[in-house]
Amino acid sequence: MSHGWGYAENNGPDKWSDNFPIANGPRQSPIDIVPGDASFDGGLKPLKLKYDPSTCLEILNNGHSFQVTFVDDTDSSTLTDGPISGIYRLKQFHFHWGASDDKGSEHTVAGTKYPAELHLVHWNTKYASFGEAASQPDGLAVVGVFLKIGAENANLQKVLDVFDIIRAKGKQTSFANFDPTTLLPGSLDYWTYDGSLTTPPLLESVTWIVCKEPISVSSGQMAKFRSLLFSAEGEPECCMVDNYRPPQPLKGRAVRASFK
Ligand SMILES: COc1ccc(C)cc1NC(=O)Nc1ccc2c(c1)[B-](O)(O)OC2
Ligand SMILES: [Zn+2]
Repeated sequence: MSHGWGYAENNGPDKWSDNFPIANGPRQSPIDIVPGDASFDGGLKPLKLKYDPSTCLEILNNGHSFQVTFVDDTDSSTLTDGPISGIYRLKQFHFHWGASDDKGSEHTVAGTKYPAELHLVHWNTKYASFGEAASQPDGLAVVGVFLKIGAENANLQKVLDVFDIIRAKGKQTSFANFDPTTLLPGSLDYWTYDGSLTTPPLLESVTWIVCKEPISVSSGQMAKFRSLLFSAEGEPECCMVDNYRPPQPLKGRAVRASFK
């Protein structure tokens, strides 16, 4: 019985290519973003994010991260403009983080790791569903936001406050009326490049949109992230930490900047 993928020595990122050969593909994520190598593209539009808090549905621990899921059967919560064309619907957001404040983000900036990274996942409505979109080269658009140690983030705290209910893998609870806009930085300047999911099945279907400006998180709040478990109830407890994939080869891809 092959064990599921994870982030441990025996099932972590270095082993994923055993079951997901695309792990060595031409457009894998995350990457190290080198600002000096990114080319300013004046044709890139500002991001247009329109989120309706009433589409927020639930929060769950899926054993790899926790995710907040949204109702995506209408265009109530969407991403348009930016580097994409058409309408992409918000499906979920989740985070990646480290065992300590010196690591945790998936993308890095000139080698700098942030303690965590937020991913807001959207799918192209030219396809019938998230699942179909996820297998298409222009199927997904993910907005990445870095978290930097600083002041306590009151908006983020609303998410952390339900962690005791979803501590173990498989636990979920309703989570209503949350506005993900409150987790965005003041500036929506971004870098963009063609990439992939950063977790199996590592599908090469993501237009990555990584915000230059981080949002704040306190050290105490980061400790709360680390109180979650990879393990299910009744299993030996395994803290959910270091659930990030390291940067992957750029393989000739261009990284564009929406700002000078
Ligand atoms: C078992 O998981 C699946 C099964 C079937 C399908 C179609 C998709 C998935 N997974 C998936 O979407 N992950 C996923 C989706 C979006 C993002 C990431 C992971 B990330 O890179 O971490 O940030 C953006
Ligand atoms: Zn992610």
